[in-house]
Amino acid sequence: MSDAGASPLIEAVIRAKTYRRPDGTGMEAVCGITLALRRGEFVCLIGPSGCGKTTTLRILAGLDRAFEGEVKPDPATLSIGVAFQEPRLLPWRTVEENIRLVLPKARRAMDLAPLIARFGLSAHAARYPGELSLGLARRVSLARAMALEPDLLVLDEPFVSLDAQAAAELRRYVALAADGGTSVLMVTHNVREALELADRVVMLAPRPTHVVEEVCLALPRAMRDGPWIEAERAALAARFPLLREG
Ligand SMILES: Nc1ncnc2c1ncn2[C@@H]1O[C@H](COP(=O)(O)OP(=O)(O)OP(=O)(O)O)[C@@H](O)[C@H]1O
Repeated sequence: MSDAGASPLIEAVIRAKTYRRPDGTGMEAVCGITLALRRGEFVCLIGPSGCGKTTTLRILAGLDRAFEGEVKPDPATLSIGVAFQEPRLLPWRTVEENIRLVLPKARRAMDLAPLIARFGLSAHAARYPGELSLGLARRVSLARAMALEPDLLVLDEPFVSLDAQAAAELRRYVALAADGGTSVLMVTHNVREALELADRVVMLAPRPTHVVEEVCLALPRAMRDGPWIEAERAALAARFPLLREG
């Protein structure tokens, strides 16, 4: 659960982020985001397609430093696990080897069986990425990020392109990671999945993006059912017409 009142794990002020187009002109992606994550908090960034969600996430994770503003503390001083849409597994390494490779040297020889079992991967540990479905590969990518015992887990559209069953399964594992106390920052354009998982959703405007509103979801994750999610979604859609298709 979130640790209200405590100092944030990480906070970012992004005054501006401008990409350079091939013709040399600037394209402003972000024009004013202030975002703080508390320890143990699950925050979802929701916004329309192309608004600047991934850009914001990459800045918070310390993967992009070319912006106006600051992130405190420096992301390099935190342990941050990242799982991208594309699982980015080494095809010539087994599932277990892919997970082991990200560990710092001192922990490289640790027994990974408990982690692999926790993420339902025991039967797949010796398989190669090419033998896995996209849902399983994303789960390996999530387990790999969690192997770092991160302060912050960063997820970019983890459920996109999965069928409903695979997406629901992966959502359970993301909830499992969050229930263990890891802070999570997840980007999505899917309002329902944000409402199923997050303690707080941050609504973003179309590009160049800024924060439109933050919505706290007090009901514990385990108590959220279909009707509750649908009622919250309808209420949000009424206030944010751009999200209606989500
Ligand atoms: N490296 C880059 N160079 C130039 N433009 C970029 C770059 N990365 C992103 N953009 C542009 O910046 C804008 C914001 O991109 P970003 O990926 O952050 O949006 P998003 O909200 O995550 O998009 P989506 O909903 O499609 O995942 C988009 O118009 C995108 O085309």
